[in-house]
Parts: sequence; C-alpha cells; structure tokens
Amino acid sequence: MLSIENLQKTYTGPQGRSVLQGLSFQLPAGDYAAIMGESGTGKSTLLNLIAGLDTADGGSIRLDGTDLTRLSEAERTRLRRARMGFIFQAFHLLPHLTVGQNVALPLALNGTPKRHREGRAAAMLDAVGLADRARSYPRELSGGQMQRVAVARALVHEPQLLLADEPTGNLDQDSAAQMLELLRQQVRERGCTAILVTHSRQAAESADRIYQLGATGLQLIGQAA
Ligand SMILES: Nc1ncnc2c1ncn2[C@@H]1O[C@H](COP(=O)(O)OP(=O)(O)OP(=O)(O)O)[C@@H](O)[C@H]1O
Repeated sequence: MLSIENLQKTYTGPQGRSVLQGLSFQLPAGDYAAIMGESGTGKSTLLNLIAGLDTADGGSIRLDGTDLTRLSEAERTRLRRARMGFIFQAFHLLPHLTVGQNVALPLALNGTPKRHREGRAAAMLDAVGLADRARSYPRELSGGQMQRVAVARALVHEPQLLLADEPTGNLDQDSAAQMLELLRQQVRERGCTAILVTHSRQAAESADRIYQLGATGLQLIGQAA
C-alpha cells in the first residue's frame, strides 16, 4: 500500500549532505511500523517526503499506486489532506481554537460540510476519552490530554496513512504508555496504516514491526509476537 523505491534526498547549501541514498521500503495496508535510528539518519526527512512536505531528488513514493513524487504541489496537498493524518511531538494544536474545533480542522480542510463536522469531531473525541472537553481550549489540558486530542485530529477524516513523529517525546512515562495504547487501538480499529518515528524502544514495541534507519537503509530489527 505504501511502496518506496530508491528514494534519494540531498540537502543543498553550506550544510548540504546526502541523507537518503536509495531507500526502498514496502508497508502493507493496515501495518503499524516503528522507525528508530540515530539522530540525523533521516527519519524526519523520510516522513516529510512521504507527507509530500518536501520533495525527493530521486525515486518514488507510491500510496495505493499513486506516485507522490509525480504530483504537483497542489495535488500533493489535496492528497495529504484527504488521505494522511499527522501527530507531532509538540502536539501542534491551534491555541485559539477549542478542542472540538481543532479535531474538526482536517474535515474543514477537506471540504466536509459544516453540518457533519461537529458530530464526527465529537465521536472522535469520545473515542479518545475526551467527550467532555470539546469546548475547552488546549491550554486547559494536560500534555497527555493534548496528545489524545492530536490523535483524534489525526484520525477524524479516516486517513489511510498515519504518520507520527516522536509523539511521546513531550510526555511523562505514564501518559506516553496510555497514548501509545490508544494509538495502537485506534489504528487497529480503523485499519489504518501507520508509521511511528521514535527514539524509544519501549514506544517502538507498541508497533507490529520495528525498523532501524541507518546508512544502508531500513532494516527490520523487531516484530510483534
Ligand atoms: N533543511 C535542511 N537543510 C540542510 N540539512 C538538513 C535539513 N533538514 C535536515 N537536515 C540534515 O539532514 C540530516 C537528517 O535530518 P533528520 O531531521 O531527517 O534526521 P532524524 O533522523 O529525524 O534526526 P533526529 O532523530 O535527531 O530527529 C541531518 O544531518 C540534518 O542536519
């Protein structure tokens, strides 16, 4: 479902360096993969390329057969909004919007009619255990709660692919464990394909498969029993 072939990325400029040198990787639909690796090996670069937020210098990234590297920027944006969800380390909730409005945002960006947005956002908040916080603002929530809102926002539009970049990086151990359990459960329930980038082996263990990104590409280093 996600198929990456010979992906290459070099940053130009004074700090320029070749980061991905012909990376190939297949992720079947519904799989949940964790990607680990030393700092600077290119994990965020890889996620940005898959998300279409940056452009590769060579190779292809196919999502259900559509090669993202051949789309225009506008087409990539449309595909990203329709078919991908994101969770970041720093939550990235919009402070001036309520929790409910934050969760409904991907629906608004996708052009979902207004009358459907509130109900879907409410159902999604219920699924992450925050049904009673729709009218709160992000600043009124704990870090763990904010990341649960981010999970709801990432999944509300039923994306095929979920990309999570260090989602437990700002959470204490208990909140991190709860958030990973929630993520795993939601990904399973929705049959979504997911990639979790993390430095934490414990976090990576929540995925079906664990890969290590290094100079030679992605290597499978662990698999759920
Ligand atoms: N915009 C950029 N311009 C130049 N170099 C960059 C740029 N973005 C990233 N790099 C370099 O590319 C390499 C890979 O960066 P990337 O952020 O993808 O690594 P990472 O594996 O996600 O690291 P970390 O685990 O520390 O988040 C690093 O050496 C980084 O300095």
